[in-house]
Amino acid sequence: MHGIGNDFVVLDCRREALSLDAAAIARLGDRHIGVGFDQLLTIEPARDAACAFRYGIYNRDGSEAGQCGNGVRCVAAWLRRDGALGPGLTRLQSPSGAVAVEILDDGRVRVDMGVPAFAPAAIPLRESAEALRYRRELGAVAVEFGALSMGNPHAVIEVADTVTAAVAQWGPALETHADFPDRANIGFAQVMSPAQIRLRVWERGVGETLACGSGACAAAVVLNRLGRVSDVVEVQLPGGTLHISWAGPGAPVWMTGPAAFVFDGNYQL
Ligand SMILES: N[C@@H](CCC[C@H](N)C(=O)O)C(=O)O
Repeated sequence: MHGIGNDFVVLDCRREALSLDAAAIARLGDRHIGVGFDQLLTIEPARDAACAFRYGIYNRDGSEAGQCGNGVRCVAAWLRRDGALGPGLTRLQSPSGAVAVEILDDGRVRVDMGVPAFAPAAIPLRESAEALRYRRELGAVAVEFGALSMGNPHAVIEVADTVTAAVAQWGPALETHADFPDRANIGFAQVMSPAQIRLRVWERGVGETLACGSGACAAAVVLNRLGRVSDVVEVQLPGGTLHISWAGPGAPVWMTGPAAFVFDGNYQL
């Protein structure tokens, strides 16, 4: 499946539990010797009684992630195709807590992605106090960024132009910076207008992807707090567009976007 080009292998583990180690996940995710994906998603019975199902998220390098915005839309579409998701909002359990999903009449999926966390310890970012912008030296360059957790760690750098942004240089350098002890996803955001952002994301455990749903939420929130964009924004990523709305601190972030099936198959482990 894919969500605006952020692609997934989705494993239905509702009836049969499956445990794959990091090496097996990385092999399956290899585009040459496996199937290939940005993230592997597993759909499992919920462990939280308030949720209908749980989903697991694994990056192409085998590492586990706490949230995946494009992925949760695909999980919802999968459950709907299977007849397991009714109308209205349904709570699903992600590795970082509950989210709520709803399939709209036009087939897009609306998701309550939860309340963003800004405390450095929650991100986690080694920093003595919370701020709207942080600064780190990456070699000879000083880079300023906003940081938050959307259930997974994000840094967002505002750039003048996403086309010329140093995604492949600053992305891995900040992802693996010692002050992000769990690494981080790095967004490069260009404000087009108060209602429109262009965004490229260097994803933790993957590299640059065509889209990152939690990254779109993170960019909208960081730029909103800086007074650069309004509460409702269109985020244009290389693979397509997401609509994000956020009413401010303490409120959840809502994301709306598509989810697409590519093929069904069996894989011999
Ligand atoms: N593509 C995702 C995010 C996937 C996880 C991320 N790489 C991490 O390690 O936190 C999205 O759409 O949000």
